[in-house]
Amino acid sequence: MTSSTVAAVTAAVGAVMDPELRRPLAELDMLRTISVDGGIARVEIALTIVGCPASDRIRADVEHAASSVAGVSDTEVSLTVMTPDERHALTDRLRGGRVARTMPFDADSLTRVVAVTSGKGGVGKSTLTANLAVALAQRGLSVGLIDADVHGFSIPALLGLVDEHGRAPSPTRIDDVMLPPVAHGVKVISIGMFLRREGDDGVLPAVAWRGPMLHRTVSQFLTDVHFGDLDVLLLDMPPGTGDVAISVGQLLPHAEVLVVTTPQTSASDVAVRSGLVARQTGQRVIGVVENMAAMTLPDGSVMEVFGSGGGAAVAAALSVDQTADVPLLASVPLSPALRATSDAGSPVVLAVPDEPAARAIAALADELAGTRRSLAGRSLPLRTR
Ligand SMILES: Nc1ncnc2c1ncn2[C@@H]1O[C@H](COP(=O)(O)OP(=O)(O)OP(=O)(O)O)[C@@H](O)[C@H]1O
Repeated sequence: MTSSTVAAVTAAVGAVMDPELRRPLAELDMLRTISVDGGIARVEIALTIVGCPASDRIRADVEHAASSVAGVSDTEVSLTVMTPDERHALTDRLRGGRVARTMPFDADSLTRVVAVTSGKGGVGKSTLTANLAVALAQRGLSVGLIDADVHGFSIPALLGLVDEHGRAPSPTRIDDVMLPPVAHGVKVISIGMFLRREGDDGVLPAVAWRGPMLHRTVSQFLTDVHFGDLDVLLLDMPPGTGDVAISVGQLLPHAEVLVVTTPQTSASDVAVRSGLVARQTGQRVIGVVENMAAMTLPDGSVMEVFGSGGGAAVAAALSVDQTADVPLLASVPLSPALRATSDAGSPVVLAVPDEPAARAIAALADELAGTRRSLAGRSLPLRTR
């Protein structure tokens, strides 16, 4: 067979994307010997680790790519594993020259970091964060989501990342690099991916950690998880102003903050406090989202289960003594569809995009995607001659 057929197979196979690393196999140095003999392509691929969970998918994609080359009638794929040195070179390349265990999301990073916080629990912060992440990914942005609500994690289930037993997938590890599972185009990491039940029907162990462990967990999510080049990193914060809020404030002082509240004043008072604490660490409150707002019933009447005005009140309180007002960015109505799709792990912005709650979240995503973060405090890539 001509060398041009081998070259064509090499190009086709090299362009296959690694489903976890989301880069072409050639770029990841995973191609080994490739030959074509009597119309049969023989392709050897070096996987990153033994038992790589993506191996079946890689094999199938490589087979398909090689078989689509003119002159190839059949493909035989053999899978080997990288040597420790090869793997080391790969993880170095993934870090893009960054020293191991350093945080890529510093003040000079091009990734916009947005922490979604609330004063009270149960106001719908995680539900909104999950849907906002998916809506931003739908808009073509590269999106990461850290479930920083370590004690009350819920993001894997909200994004449909759990199996019928409620198990979330474990992130693949390549040496000290963790690859985040991807749901609906969003790269996700959560403590729920590291906990294991005893048996299929067992209960997940509770996370009962104090501050230092919580700090270490959030810090590891930020340093050891390979998110790649992100446009936006969202953090689903635990409610209130506790240990994780303080840790995130220390680790990401340049982060922007979205404050979620309900229209109820008891929720809005405490939401103001969470915004003020974030601001004390240097973070900037970019807006308020009111959730569980008035819903319109089929007969046209409007039901305000949680009253009204909480979102505007929080925005007004957080605007006091500021050079620019903190806006009320969205008001998401109470929505049985949002509740049901969340329980089903199928984000409402995808499942029922015409639902008023989905439209409100989509508008919020448009607003965020269309605005840029403040350059204040960032060193700009300018040089004097
Ligand atoms: N707009 C809405 N309409 C109807 N139900 C909603 C809405 N927003 C959230 N919910 C439901 O409210 C409940 C609480 O939501 P969620 O878990 O997102 O709150 P949370 O603020 O993240 O809570 P916590 O921080 O305590 O984990 C969930 O059952 C969710 O499905």
